[in-house]
Amino acid sequence: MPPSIREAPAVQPLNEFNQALLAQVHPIDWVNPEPASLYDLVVIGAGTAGLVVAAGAAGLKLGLKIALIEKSLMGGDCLTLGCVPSKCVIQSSRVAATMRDAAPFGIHPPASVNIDFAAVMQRMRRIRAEISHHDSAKEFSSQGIDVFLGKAAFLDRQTVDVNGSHLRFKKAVITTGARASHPNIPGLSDAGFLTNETVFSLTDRPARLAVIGGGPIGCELAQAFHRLGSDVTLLHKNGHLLDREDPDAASLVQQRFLQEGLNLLLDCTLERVEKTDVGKVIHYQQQGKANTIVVDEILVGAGRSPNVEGLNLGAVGVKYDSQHGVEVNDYLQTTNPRIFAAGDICMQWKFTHAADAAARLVIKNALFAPLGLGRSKLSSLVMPWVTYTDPEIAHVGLYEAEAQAKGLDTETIHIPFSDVDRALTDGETDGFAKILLRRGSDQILGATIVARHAGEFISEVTLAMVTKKGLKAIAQVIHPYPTQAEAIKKAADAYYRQAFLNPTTQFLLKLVAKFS
Ligand SMILES: Cc1cc2nc3c(=O)[nH]c(=O)nc-3n(C[C@H](O)[C@H](O)[C@H](O)COP(=O)(O)OP(=O)(O)OC[C@H]3O[C@@H](n4cnc5c(N)ncnc54)[C@H](O)[C@@H]3O)c2cc1C
Ligand SMILES: NC(=O)c1ccc[n+]([C@@H]2O[C@H](COP(=O)([O-])OP(=O)(O)OC[C@H]3O[C@@H](n4cnc5c(N)ncnc54)[C@H](O)[C@@H]3O)[C@@H](O)[C@H]2O)c1
Repeated sequence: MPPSIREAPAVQPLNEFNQALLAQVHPIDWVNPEPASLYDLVVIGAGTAGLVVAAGAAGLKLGLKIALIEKSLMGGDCLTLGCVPSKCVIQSSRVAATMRDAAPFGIHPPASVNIDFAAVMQRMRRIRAEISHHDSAKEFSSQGIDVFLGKAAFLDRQTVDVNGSHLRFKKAVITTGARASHPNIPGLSDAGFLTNETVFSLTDRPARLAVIGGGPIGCELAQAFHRLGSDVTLLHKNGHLLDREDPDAASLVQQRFLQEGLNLLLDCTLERVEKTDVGKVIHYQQQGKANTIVVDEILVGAGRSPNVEGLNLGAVGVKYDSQHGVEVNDYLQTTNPRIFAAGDICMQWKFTHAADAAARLVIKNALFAPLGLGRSKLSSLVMPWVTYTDPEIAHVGLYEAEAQAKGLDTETIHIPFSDVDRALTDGETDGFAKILLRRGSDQILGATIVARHAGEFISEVTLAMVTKKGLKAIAQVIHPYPTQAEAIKKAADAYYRQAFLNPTTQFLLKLVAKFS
């Protein structure tokens, strides 16, 4: 197939690392296979969800015929435009911040920390290229999967078209993901703006950067760019950042942003943008007052739009809308029972691990549930997530407000990191572990951890929830001293003391001790 009829790869500059990446995930000399006469499964979109469906089904070695179609870069957002590049840039920014904030540790940093932005981005491109072999076209092909590079669309209820090749299927899976929503702000398109699709192609640091949107993308990247030396203004339409998170957690991160000198414009409405000789001028309203800021670049992180266009979903009876994506039931089945969906195209949980977990359900529900027997539900998953600001916010299960709205009687155990020895030795006391329990029991309903590496220890709580163990079980687990994960153990100990040490048990213990 001539490369010209594939979607243009989004990565720039075309240096050695990006060429190495493309050679893996969009090889220019790739020749699509001759389609099989009938596929058990045709998977549209080779991001996390699509890769996991295809590899999982092929890995069973049952001789299933599987086709995987990708219009752009295999690996999807996570590898090239999302998790991997953002976490690389965030890590460089943490190093810069650690150097700048070294004085309290007795280490005196130089008068100015010299940040080589181009080298930061080059490191990211190198690591991204190093990781890319996991998602490569050759690798998936070697697993017996027919890999097609090209844009897919349904032709009819049995057939998918990829640039003229017709793939007949028994079952199909839509895993086409989502892209950055473009806010409808007059002048923004003409002035030009970055999204996650273009920001990782920068080679020069924007001196003045406006970030639109105070969700995970906006917050992670605003802090990172600020630490890397951009003068960042974060514009958010609501009253505080990360407004879907636990309010105490979000407020702690917001305080840190203010301490670090990020310019936060909250409760603000963007009116228009114009490009002038001095930069891009953003006109906004805040508390009824009109104001402007002038910046060199604008980064938009204002939510996601599902990739539903051009798939011809109407022709195959798959309901969708352009805001929420493909409609699925709890078994990830679309309104056409032979077509399933997974990942950002259909789910509220827009995370790589959520796409992965949903893909595993699709394999089971689409291929191994005759007459619908033995299917698994998306709603049965316990889904954690982490926002990689510094400190990080890690969460699993219910928030306090959600539990209240469900009418549950709850109590919260709160351990500040100022009580955790390792957080003190590390100088990382800004944070807490909050565990939400059903009142009168040790059943964990949810947890939020705010800490520099909160994401590294939320899984202990998730494990307890998945295996239906309560805080009592965690109280029995010996946690090495000193670790920050001891915060969880301290929460368990606090529960134990509160639940078991009452005047009666104390009296009985005293008695037992007397005769021991
Ligand atoms: C900046 C950023 C940072 C992120 N950080 C994290 C993080 O730290 N942790 C985390 O868990 N999540 C993170 N995410 C979210 C994560 O990237 C997504 O949830 C995940 O990639 C979703 O996977 P998916 O397979 O559903 O979709 P995608 O990764 O979007 O893959 C869909 C694929 O389908 C292809 N496609 C679309 N239409 C067609 C078509 N018609 N024919 C053929 N192919 C098609 C696309 O080209 C794409 O490759 C981040 C996202 C962004 C933007
Ligand atoms: N660490 C992670 O797991 C991670 C990191 C990044 C992204 N993601 C995923 O990607 C998805 C998208 O992230 P996101 O941050 O773009 O979306 P989001 O919807 O979570 O947050 C965007 C925020 O921008 C605000 N906003 C929208 N339009 C605005 C405007 N015109 N002016 C000012 N503010 C505006 C919204 O009110 C919202 O709070 C998330 O759902 C998340 O699941 C995950």
